[in-house]
This record gives sequence, structure tokens and C-alpha cells, in this order.
Amino acid sequence: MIVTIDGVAASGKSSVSSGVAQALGVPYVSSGLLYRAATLLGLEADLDLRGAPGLLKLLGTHPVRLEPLAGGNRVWQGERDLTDDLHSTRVDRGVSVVAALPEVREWVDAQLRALPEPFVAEGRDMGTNVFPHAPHKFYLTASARIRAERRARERPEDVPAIEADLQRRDELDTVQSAPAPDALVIDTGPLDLQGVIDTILTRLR
Ligand SMILES: Nc1ncnc2c1ncn2[C@@H]1O[C@H](COP(=O)(O)OP(=O)(O)OP(=O)(O)O)[C@@H](O)[C@H]1O
Ligand SMILES: Nc1ccn([C@H]2C[C@H](O)[C@@H](COP(=O)(O)O)O2)c(=O)n1
Repeated sequence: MIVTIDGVAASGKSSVSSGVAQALGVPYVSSGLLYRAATLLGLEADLDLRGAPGLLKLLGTHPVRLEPLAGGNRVWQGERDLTDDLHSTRVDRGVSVVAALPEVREWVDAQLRALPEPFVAEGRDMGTNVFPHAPHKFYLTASARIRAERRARERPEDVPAIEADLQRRDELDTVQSAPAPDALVIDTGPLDLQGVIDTILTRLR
């Protein structure tokens, strides 16, 4: 069984997916981490992030592996754990460009589809493109201001700067971020984290 949880940037996808996955006793899969890993490695290699061939060559010679766990995902390149470097402002600013490359999307989708069920998958296009036959689909939203206020608790930047970055990413990610027609759309603005998790668990049960 696959549960998909998609949504806009910083809408709570990974926190909510982790809570739902732990309640169900299954792993969750954070697809965005693979796009972030491709971005980080491209930046470190000083590549033009708009160029798929260079990125794919890098990913082919230095394979990246996603480790899905219920409590949190980790991303490995050989023995190197990339996870803690994937949520920097630098990666945030480059990742939408990388995620727009069809070749990189194919690379991510192939890794996701090879994972053994059951799991909760979170991202942008889990319910539309990667797992369109999933029986349970959810889509999280909240205003850019609320998302920025939440994120400001974990980043050095102030709320207006984070909000501007989120709005920019929302625009760049629009193409692959539409909710599946059969997804339950949840406005997380008025809910706390547990409230969102409970809404999903209630629907699943
Ligand atoms: N409903 C909520 N109420 C309060 N805080 C929340 C809620 N949902 C998420 N948060 C907080 O908002 C922040 C962003 O959440 P999270 O990282 O899970 O979002 P995301 O959608 O996975 O982000 P990204 O798109 O950048 O990967 C975290 O600090 C999280 O604890
Ligand atoms: N299925 C996905 C997952 C992620 N992306 C893009 C969109 C974001 O700009 C970036 C990082 O995702 P996040 O960690 O913010 O969820 O990757 C995508 O296009 N498709």
C-alpha cells in the first residue's frame, strides 16, 4: 500500500509524512531529498545546474542512495551521509532549476518506483505522476506567510526573506506541483502538526 502526501514548499510534507508513517508502522519516502542531493552535488562540482548531461554523469559515477526510514530519511553517496547538507539556503535556491530537468526527474522516479511497499511517499508529484494508482492521496497547502513563520524557527533568515524565497519556489515548482484530482487537499494553516497527522489517519481508517 502506498500513501502519497504532496504539497507546496514547507507545507509540512516531511513532518506530516513522518508522523503518519510512524503511526502506520511503515517507512516514509522523501522524494525532494533526491532533487536536493543532485543539486548539492552539482553545486559542489561547480556545474551549471541547468545542464542535465553534466549532472547525470556525476550521479552515474557517484551514485546516490535514499534510505527511507519512518523517523527520517537519509541520503548517501557511498559512505558520505549528505542529509545534513540538503536543507541549506544555497540548495533551496538551486533545487527548482534541477527539478525542472526531465532527465533528473526520470532518475528520481526510477529510484522511487524501485522501493518495496508499503510506504508513505511525499513530494510534489507522488500522487499525479510517480504513483498515480496509490489508493490514498493527500495534498498540503498553507499561505506563504504561515509557512515562512514556521520555517523561520529553524533558519537564520527573517520571515519576509523566507516568504519571498518560498513564493519564488512556488512559482518555479508550479508545473509539477498540481494536486491529483483524487487527493484530499488540506489547508494546514489553522492546524498544528498533530492536527494534520490526525486528519490523514482518520481518513485512512
Ligand atoms: N501544521 C503545522 N503546524 C505548525 N508547524 C508545522 C506544521 N506543519 C509543519 N510545521 C513546521 O513547518 C516546518 C516545515 O515543515 P516540513 O519541513 O515538514 O515541510 P516540507 O513541506 O517537508 O518542507 P520542504 O518543502 O522544504 O521539504 C517545520 O519546522 C515543521 O515543524
Ligand atoms: N516529487 C518532487 C519532490 C520535490 N521536487 C522539487 C521541488 C522543490 O523545489 C525541490 C525540493 O523539494 P522539497 O524538499 O522542498 O519538498 O524538489 C519536485 O519537483 N518533485
